[in-house]
Order: sequence, then C-alpha cells, then structure tokens
Amino acid sequence: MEKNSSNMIHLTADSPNKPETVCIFGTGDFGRSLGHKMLQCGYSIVFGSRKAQTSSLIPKGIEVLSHAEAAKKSNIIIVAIQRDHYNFLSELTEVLHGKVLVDVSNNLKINQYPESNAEYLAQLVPGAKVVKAFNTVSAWALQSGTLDASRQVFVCGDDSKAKEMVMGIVRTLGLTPLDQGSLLAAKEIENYPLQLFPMWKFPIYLSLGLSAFLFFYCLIREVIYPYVYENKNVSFFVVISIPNRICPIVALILLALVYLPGVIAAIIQLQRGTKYSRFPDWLDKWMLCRKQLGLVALAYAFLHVLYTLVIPIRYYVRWKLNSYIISQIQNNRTDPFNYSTGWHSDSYLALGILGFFLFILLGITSLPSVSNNVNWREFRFVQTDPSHELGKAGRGTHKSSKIQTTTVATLLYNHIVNTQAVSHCNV
Ligand SMILES: NC(=O)C1=CN([C@@H]2O[C@H](COP(=O)(O)OP(=O)(O)OC[C@H]3O[C@@H](n4cnc5c(N)ncnc54)[C@H](OP(=O)(O)O)[C@@H]3O)[C@@H](O)[C@H]2O)C=CC1
Ligand SMILES: [Cu+2]
Repeated sequence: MEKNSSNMIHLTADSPNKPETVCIFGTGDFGRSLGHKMLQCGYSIVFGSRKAQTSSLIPKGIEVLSHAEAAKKSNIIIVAIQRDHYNFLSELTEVLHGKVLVDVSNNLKINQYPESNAEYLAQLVPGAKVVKAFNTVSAWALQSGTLDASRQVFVCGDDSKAKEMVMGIVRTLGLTPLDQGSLLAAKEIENYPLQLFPMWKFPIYLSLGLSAFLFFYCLIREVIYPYVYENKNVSFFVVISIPNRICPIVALILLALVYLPGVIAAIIQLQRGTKYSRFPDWLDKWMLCRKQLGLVALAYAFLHVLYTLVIPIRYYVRWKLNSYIISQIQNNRTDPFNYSTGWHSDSYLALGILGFFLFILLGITSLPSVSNNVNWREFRFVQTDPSHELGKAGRGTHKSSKIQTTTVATLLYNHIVNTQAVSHCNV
C-alpha cells in the first residue's frame, strides 16, 4: 500500500540522501511550531521572514532568510501568516511560479470573507499551486506533542500532485490527511475549527426542550394534582419517578426523529421523480444530525435503564410493597397469581432488554473508531452508515435499509406500550 512509501521522508530527486527542504513563511507561533516538528521528522527547513535575523525562539538548525531567497530553496512553501498580510505575496509571483503554496490560515469568524483564504491566496499568486492544510492543528499541540484532539488534517487543492506532496508531509508528521477535494472545499475546512459541536446543537436543544416540557407535564399530573385534590404529598417523585418517565419518552421521540427525515426525503424524491435534486435546507440539516439524535436517544435510554434498576431499593417502593402484604394479612386474604400479568411483565421487560441491547449495538458501531474497524459489509449488517449518507445528503441518495433501527424502534415501542399494563415506572 501507499502507506509505506509515504511514511518515509520524501527525498529530492537530484540529491537522494538529502531530505527535502521545506520553506515556511512567517516566524510566528505556528510557523515555528510546525518548523520545529518538521525538523524533528527529518525535513530540512528554511524560514522566510521580514527580518532575516535569528531570534532565540527559532529552532536551532533553521535558516532565516528573506521571503524571496527562502522561496528559491524549496518547492513547497508553507504560508504561516495571517490572511490580512498576504498582499506582499503578489510581489513574489515570479519566484513562487509553479511552486506549492500551503495555506494554513484560519479566520476569527465563520464566513468572515466572501472567498476562502486559500482561494484568495490562489488569486494573489496565479502561477502557484495552492493547497489548504494544517489549519485544524494547533501550534500548541504541535509543540507539546499532545495531539489529543484530532490527528486528522483536512487537505484540499486543485493540483493533485501538489496535494499528494502535502499529504506526504502530513503523514510523515504522524497525522492523518483527509483529502477533501478541490480548493472549493477550503471554505468549509476554514469554518471547521470555528464550529463547536455543530451537529450536536439541534439534538441537544431538542432533547432538553422535550425533557423540560414533559417534566412540567408530569409534575402537574403526578405531584401537583394529587396534592391539590387528595392532599397527598408525593413531591419526591421529581427525583426518580418523573425522570424515569421522561427518559423513555424522549428516547423514543428522538429515535423516531432519526427515522422521519428518511421517510420525508423518500416522499420528496417520489414527488419530484428524481433523486438528483437538492433537498430543502431544513431537511438537509436534519439528515446530517441523525447520528447525533440517535446517540442522544441512546443516552436517554441508558438513563431509563439505570433509573429502573434502582426501583427495588427505593424506600417508597419497599414501603408500598410491605403495606400491600400487611393489608393482605390483616384482611386474611391472598391475591391469586395472575398468569397474564406474569406474561405481560416478563415480556415487556424482555422487549426492553433486547431493544436496549440492539440500540447499544447501533450506537457503538456509529462511533468512528469502531466503524473504522469493520468492513462495509459488516457495517451494513448492523446499520446503514450515517456518514455515508452524510456525504451524499445534499444529492439525494438515501438507502433507508435500517432494518436494525426498525427493530430497535419496534421493540422499544412495544416495551413502552406494554408499560401501560404493568409499569415499572408507575412506582
Ligand atoms: N497559532 C495556531 O495555533 C494556528 C495558526 N494557524 C494559522 O497560521 C497563521 C499564523 O498564525 P500564528 O503563527 O499564530 O500568527 P503569529 O501572529 O504568531 O505570526 C504571524 C507571522 O506572520 C508574519 N507577518 C506578520 N505580519 C506580516 C506582514 N505584514 N507581512 C508579512 N509577514 C507578516 C510574521 O512573521 P515574520 O516576523 O517572520 O515576518 C508573524 O510572525 C495564521 O494564518 C493562523 O490562522 C493555523 C492553525 C493553528
Ligand atoms: Cu421502560
């Protein structure tokens, strides 16, 4: 595989034993950190700077030259300068002709400029092959060697050879390059570090909203109403009983919402008679956060399981059971065993257990670290890949063969419906 060749340092064609020289413009935080890391990985580095003196901050063994001189020494130039200061590069058009220019810049706001920084750079230096990379790696992480957040480096560019060269460097640094296609993808890549859990926002707000609504509903029905009309104080219900009622309902609603957009999308496609037109924006966004919706639903189901497991040790439950037994004794009466209740109770618990088990299976396989370890057939066996749909969401190919999701939903639905008959939540 290509992995072997790319893990080695790239040697220049003319001098096979000398490592490739890479030029970095800008001796700021990021330029220095990247230079230091690349030096460690065996590259020969030269800095291009406005001031050609060496400061103590510059890693030993790296030359600092003027921009033009430094650029002449290498075919790859990493531009570690803020976008606002790019204009001087247009004067270097001649020197930079045919060279690979790597744009690492980030913005302060999403969509700060009309065009991406990388495209702007390509306009400034028309003869250069611009590649976008490294913007998702922080200077601090490079320096401390603690790349704990993500080893993924998004790379995009119009020239495939230039892109391949940059991806080689990324791999040599021990990072994982992800080819995102042409320079048109640069805008998305630049917006990426500015986003804070973009796909999680909607699922989390929705689940919190639903929980709050259901909480007040249950509070009125089960605590305030008995208090007002029967003068019964069961306010402690807010601690376990009511949450345990909310959790399964929210979980099931969210699970249904994972499903619903696929159905709506199918209806839209049938109506339009084509699957090659874009879905409305709201549907697109909804589709893209299905995986997160599913995982939040799983979290709620998990809470429900925990709340349910503690039922036998609750004081209120034990007291209720005891007083029931005592009242039988006092009345000298034995309630007969009810077979249908026996069946009901066991079967809804079994449905809950199986549904929860499959739900966990779905959740686990949707984690990237797990799905990377199974092949696509194995994956399809468990679920349809949400990220597979992620890439195509806008273009409208949706294979909704979510047999497993259907099973989970059906099992859990039956579990909840049966709960009405013999409830573990009624205590
Ligand atoms: N810091 C980080 O963690 C990350 C930074 N980046 C990106 O890397 C780039 C550099 O960031 P960072 O190193 O933090 O920024 P700094 O402000 O630390 O450094 C920027 C460097 O740009 C050069 N520069 C400044 N003004 C001019 C100018 N008018 N003309 C020419 N060169 C100039 C200077 O180098 P000199 O004095 O040598 O000329 C300066 O050291 C930015 O685009 C940033 O978005 C991307 C990912 C992470
Ligand atoms: Cu339940």
